[in-house]
Amino acid sequence: MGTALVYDEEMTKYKLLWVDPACKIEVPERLTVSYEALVKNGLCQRCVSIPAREATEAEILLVHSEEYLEGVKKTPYMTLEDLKEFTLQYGDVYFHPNIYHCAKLAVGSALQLCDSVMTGKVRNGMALVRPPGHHSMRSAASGFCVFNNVAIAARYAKQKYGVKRVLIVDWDVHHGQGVQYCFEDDPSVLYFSWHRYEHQKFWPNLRESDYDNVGKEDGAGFNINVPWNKVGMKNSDYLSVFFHLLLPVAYEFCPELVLVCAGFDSAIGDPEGEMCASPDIFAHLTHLLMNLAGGKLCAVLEGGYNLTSLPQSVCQTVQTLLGDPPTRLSDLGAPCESALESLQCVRSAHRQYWSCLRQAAGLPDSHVSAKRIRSAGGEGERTEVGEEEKSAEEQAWPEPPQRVSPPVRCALVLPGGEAPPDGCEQISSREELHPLMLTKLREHFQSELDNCSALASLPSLMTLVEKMEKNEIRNGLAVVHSVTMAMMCVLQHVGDAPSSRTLVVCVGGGSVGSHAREDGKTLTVQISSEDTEKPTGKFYVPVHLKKGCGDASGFMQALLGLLLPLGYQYNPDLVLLVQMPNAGVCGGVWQQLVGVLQGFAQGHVLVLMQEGEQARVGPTASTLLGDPAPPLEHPLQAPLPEDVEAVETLRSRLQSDWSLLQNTGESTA
Ligand SMILES: CC(O)(O)CCCCCNCCCN
Ligand SMILES: [Zn+2]
Repeated sequence: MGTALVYDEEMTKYKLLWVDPACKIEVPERLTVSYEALVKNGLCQRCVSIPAREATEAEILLVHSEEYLEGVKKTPYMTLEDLKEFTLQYGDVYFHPNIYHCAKLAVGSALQLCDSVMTGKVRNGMALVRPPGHHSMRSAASGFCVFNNVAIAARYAKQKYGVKRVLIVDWDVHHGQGVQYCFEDDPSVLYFSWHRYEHQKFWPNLRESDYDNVGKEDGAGFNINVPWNKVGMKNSDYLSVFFHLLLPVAYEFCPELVLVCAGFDSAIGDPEGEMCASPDIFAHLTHLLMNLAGGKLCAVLEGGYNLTSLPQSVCQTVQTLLGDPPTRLSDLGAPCESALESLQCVRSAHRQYWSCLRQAAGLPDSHVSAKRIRSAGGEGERTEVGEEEKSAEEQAWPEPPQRVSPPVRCALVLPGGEAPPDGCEQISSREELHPLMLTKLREHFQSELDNCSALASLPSLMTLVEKMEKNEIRNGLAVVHSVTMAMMCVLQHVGDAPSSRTLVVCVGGGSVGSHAREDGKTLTVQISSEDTEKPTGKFYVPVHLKKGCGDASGFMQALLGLLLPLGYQYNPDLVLLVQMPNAGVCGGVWQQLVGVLQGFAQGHVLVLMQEGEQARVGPTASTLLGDPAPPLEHPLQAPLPEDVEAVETLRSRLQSDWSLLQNTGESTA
């Protein structure tokens, strides 16, 4: 299934007709440069083009009041003076004779996108619209917004398709107060927003944009505000909030549809956000949301005012929606102190609503008092002087690298005779194993080697690895006689390369062999129900879950809160995912793992399975081919206290080596 793109150049046909410094950044070129970049990068042509349409009045009234709509309806016939007069009643927004038409097209575009995804015409998509929507309220325009495009789309999806749970992720750098007001008492819509706040000093300067506004009445817990109290937030700050807050809650919420208020003023260079995250971060934010809701994701443009970073960010988002591998993010550092304090405050405020945020019993439930944050705001902050002095517009950043998709997406090595699932290429090679490899294997696997079939698939496996290294193949799956033998082969082969880094994910118990050395060429994370005798080290992380991989919530907690931060910081060239014999991992979680791990190493994921696990080949191959993993069962049970404790203990022990594991501010240390 494809990716929809909704765009209509009619939405470029309104602009500011008078002097207003607050509004001059909202220009028609925002849309044209974004669309042209999609065309230039050959992305527009790969999308399913869906026409925009005007929203009906009934659709607008899903969120807005009659009197507000009646007022806006009059603006096409207003003189310039009347337009100015009409505008004065609202904040940081302007009207134009054609803006009502464009605002109806913006809503209609979001609804067209919704229809295309909900009817299965496409898997996901993006609507390039203006005016934006997330600030507009029931009876008021605000912040360049006239109608609340995404809020209307959420109500529309619930009404027309009976969607029971909608997740709205608002990565725009401003707080979408309009969305918050719309759903704050509604437990069927989970609204998540991060936003520049600076302790209420930043627009729209609302007390209710702070982290303690968790929603009201039945909606308590379903409104999540992450205030950025400093500018200059970077990729690691954004990813930390995804790993330690948004993703665990999103998986527990188990949405049937994901809507993104895709504002790109949170990217570097934007005069509003003054943040330092690179445009390719949106490739990863999108990727990390794509396995929710069975992949049903609608991104609707909100803000973004730097005409260089905006198109780059839009292309990064659409390219990921199309299934291209995200770029590798290099040198992810520690989240900054201010971000950690905000993250900790939000987690504390929401702990009572989400079992995934429950602290392990006994660990200090750290209440960082707001006062302490205000005082702590100063120290421990980023001290790079250079960036601070440059204005947003003077910031420079590298063009995001090309994201090439290898000619073959998925290749398989299967035991003799089996036909590969559709879309996969099969690899079988007759070559002999390299004698040095044989010697190495004899050292470790004397007994197994007597069984001649033990070696059968290894030459093909080596061919698969070589093709991956040459980027002829993106990912692969091998069903072998012995996964530990195959693992040793692969690591022996890739280990010869001078600076290779392989993330080894072992699902299930059993010895992972001596390869897990401490030289940094491999980082092994083993998730199982067994207590492994091998001690935890910087490059060997045994995650002991009481019910092992059979418990979805424990597993997801380890995946999101441990494995993802470790993997992103390690930044491997290859991911080796090994299903150990009798791992007992439940299907849904396995597919989530296969899906999420493709965000690393430009998608070079190699899955090893033992003969006899053939049942898993089909679903694994479909996820490797880019099909979204099916949603986990809802509701996700609460993780076992022992598992919470286990993950928490590992996290706090490893966070000095791997700073992306941090999720609390120092000020409570
Ligand atoms: C969609 C959006 O969230 O990007 C709209 C942002 C409105 C900002 C209003 N204040 C602008 C002050 C100018 N320095
Ligand atoms: Zn914004």
